[in-house]
Amino acid sequence: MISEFYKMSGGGNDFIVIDNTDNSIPESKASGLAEKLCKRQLSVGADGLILICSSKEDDFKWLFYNSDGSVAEMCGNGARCAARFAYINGIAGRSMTFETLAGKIKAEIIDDNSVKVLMTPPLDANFNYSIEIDNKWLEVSSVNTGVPHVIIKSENIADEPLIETGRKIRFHDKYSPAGTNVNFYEITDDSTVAMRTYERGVEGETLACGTGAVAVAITANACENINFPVKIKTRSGATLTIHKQDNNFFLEGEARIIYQGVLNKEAYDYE
Ligand SMILES: N[C@H](CCC[C@H](N)C(=O)O)C(=O)O
Repeated sequence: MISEFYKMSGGGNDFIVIDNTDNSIPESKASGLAEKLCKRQLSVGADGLILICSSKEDDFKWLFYNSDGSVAEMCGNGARCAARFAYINGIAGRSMTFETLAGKIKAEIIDDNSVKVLMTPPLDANFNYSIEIDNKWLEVSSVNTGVPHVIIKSENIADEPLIETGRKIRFHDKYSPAGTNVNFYEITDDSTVAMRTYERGVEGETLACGTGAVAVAITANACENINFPVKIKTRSGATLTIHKQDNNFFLEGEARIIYQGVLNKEAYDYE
């Protein structure tokens, strides 16, 4: 069914990227394929699968799947990787637009180390409210930056029980049925924060989250006067930069090609 793929990393969030402009992977098979290929140890392993498909209106359309096979409307780190993939494979020029379920995304190849993405307008921002977790009240904020995010300020993100608390918020009634991603952030200085993310659809911690970084930057600016451009230190130690121009938010950062590979049938044909 398929053979060649790229393994890419956007700040530690890793993806399998496949040129599907020939439609060799039917959309009906994509979710199951994502689940199989993203399994670490049993297959290639990744946080998500990105299929680059042809588009009548834009340079391309993408289909994005989390590692559990669920579809996500948008992925900031994945968008940078998709843009770099499209550019080096002649599918798009240095400036491009592509279709996602969250809307049209503009991306620009800055240089070999950096891609800049114009994010979709943030929606449903709600700052400093409380939710009940295990009979205790927790102060949170939330905003949709292409996908839903809850954001929590922490004095020390390393000490946060991210998986335990993240999972409870991800499945909290307030955010059902779609659920949400959960981010903890810690202020480093007046324009730098460090963050950790529990990601919906990965159902665990990822080493970076692009839409989460934008959600954290918007919240830290609104609630803590953190200045744009906001520098975000990811769990992997990479830096993502969030720019604000008028009411537009841009996510800038690396989109690394780890390796190119050829899939053996056993990469997805296993129990
Ligand atoms: N797991 C997310 C989608 C990917 C977001 C993240 N990887 C990013 O870089 O924005 C969700 O289902 O909402």
